[in-house]
Amino acid sequence: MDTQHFDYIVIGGGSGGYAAARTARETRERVAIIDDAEELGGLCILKGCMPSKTLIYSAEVLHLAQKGKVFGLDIPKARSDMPALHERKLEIIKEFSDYRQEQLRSDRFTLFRSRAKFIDEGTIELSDGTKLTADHFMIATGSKVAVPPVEGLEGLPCWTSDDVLDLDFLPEKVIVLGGGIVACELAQFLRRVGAEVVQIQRSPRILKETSPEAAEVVEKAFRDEGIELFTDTELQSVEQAEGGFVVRFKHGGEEQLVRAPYLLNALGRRPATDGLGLEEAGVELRESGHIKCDGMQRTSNPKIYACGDVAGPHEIVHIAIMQGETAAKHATGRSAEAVDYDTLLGVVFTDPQVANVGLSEAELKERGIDHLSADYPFDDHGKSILMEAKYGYVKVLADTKGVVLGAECVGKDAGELIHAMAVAVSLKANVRDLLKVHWYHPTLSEIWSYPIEDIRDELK
Ligand SMILES: Cc1cc2nc3c(=O)[nH]c(=O)nc-3n(C[C@H](O)[C@H](O)[C@H](O)COP(=O)(O)OP(=O)(O)OC[C@H]3O[C@@H](n4cnc5c(N)ncnc54)[C@H](O)[C@@H]3O)c2cc1C
Ligand SMILES: NC(=O)c1ccc[n+]([C@@H]2O[C@H](COP(=O)([O-])OP(=O)(O)OC[C@H]3O[C@@H](n4cnc5c(N)ncnc54)[C@H](O)[C@@H]3O)[C@@H](O)[C@H]2O)c1
Repeated sequence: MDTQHFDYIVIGGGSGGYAAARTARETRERVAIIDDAEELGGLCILKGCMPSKTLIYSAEVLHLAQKGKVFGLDIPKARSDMPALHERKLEIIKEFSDYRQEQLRSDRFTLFRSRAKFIDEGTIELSDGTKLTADHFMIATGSKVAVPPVEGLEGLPCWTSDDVLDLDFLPEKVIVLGGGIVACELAQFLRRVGAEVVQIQRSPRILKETSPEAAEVVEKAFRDEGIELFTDTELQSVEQAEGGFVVRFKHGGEEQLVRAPYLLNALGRRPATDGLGLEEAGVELRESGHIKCDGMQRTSNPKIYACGDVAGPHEIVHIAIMQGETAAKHATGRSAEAVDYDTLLGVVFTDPQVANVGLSEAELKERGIDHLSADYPFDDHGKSILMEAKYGYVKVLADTKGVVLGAECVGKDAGELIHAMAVAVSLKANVRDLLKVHWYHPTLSEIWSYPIEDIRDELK
């Protein structure tokens, strides 16, 4: 069989891989994409960001409707209609995935529907034995659900996020293992559509990547909504039993046992590197299992790059895209900038949402950076009071000259609100400049002006 040569080959047509392919195609003619998925489109569109946020938004509307009385409304029987919710999700996702598939199948690229593996430092072999070579390669194979070493978990027919995002019925009770972003977003979704939810988290706080103050607000909201949340636990075993699943864990020095017909494993994801022939390709891994990359996303083999979940260090879709663009520009000889993680933006779509940008207070302390900080609660802010959105706060962190280094927002629509501070952090704005902004009244956004003023007042 002949070997085919390309300018650029991408393995994985998800968000990162497509961004790399499209960027390489701007200046190169022969660009190939290899993807073995039954359905093309990648995690974000098919089983990640878009389906989860579609369902979470419906659950938020339902939650508000159920609180109708608080707003002076008489909405007698607001409840979920799971088949309809599922149908709406399918329709919305189909639109996004049809568009992405059209892009991948366009004659701008050569698309191979196959599994890919490296057989040496510059050759890929497809499942049918076809061999492909290229000037440069991109590995963008994403991540897979992890099965950590919990007794009984391996091979257990429990749910993953894929199953929850495809539910067309209302489960009566679900045990959610984990307290990361997936666990929290989906636990609240399940609770809001009407399921009984028990959530079990190992660390003392859920969302351990965020500040303890932020996690505390979300924990309170979860308990207020009726999620039975256990933190600081030690999972001992999981098993299938009559009528569902049994989970045993230690909590507060005592053995606990919970039972439910459904169990969700949300204990994390791992980079999808299995069977890629990375050793043959001379591509090294970090201890975390992610592919080791430099700032240009180049691996230990200079012809091969990696981006997205398989590369880390953050499994966030816009990071996958930025990394893919940087890598493809670098490979095709254009100027490229390394992704700046000091201005990182992250959003957790619980309600209240948790949003962070730039350096956190813990990171500033760790780096020994002198800083000023000020915060303001939503329960003392006009617009949030009238919206009954009183959980949470905003917090701004600035250096001693007033340059904004980071911000945190926990509250309704925090994922939208944080973008004002994302601009400030990325453009290195000073709080004095930010006070020249027209902060409209009454909006949620104007809440930022209070901590900004406080920091300005502290400046010498
Ligand atoms: C439930 C959930 C919700 C999420 N919500 C958000 C959110 O709200 N916001 C956010 O920013 N991020 C979110 N994420 C994370 C986000 O979806 C990922 O970070 C992002 O989609 C990763 O993109 P990627 O290009 O790295 O990988 P993917 O999109 O997973 O693409 C990898 C592709 O590689 C293919 N592939 C793998 N191995 C091979 C091989 N050997 N040969 C050929 N093809 C192969 C796969 O078929 C797949 O199409 C969420 C994740 C989950 C699980
Ligand atoms: N809104 C968003 O941007 C969004 C939404 C969903 C997912 N994501 C991304 O997807 C990635 C995966 O998210 P995730 O929530 O699946 O993973 P995660 O790694 O964030 O969370 C896994 C959780 O499982 C717990 N855990 C792991 N092993 C355990 C054990 N043996 N016993 C008890 N607890 C254990 C961890 O303590 C952690 O709380 C994240 O990195 C995130 O960035 C992003």
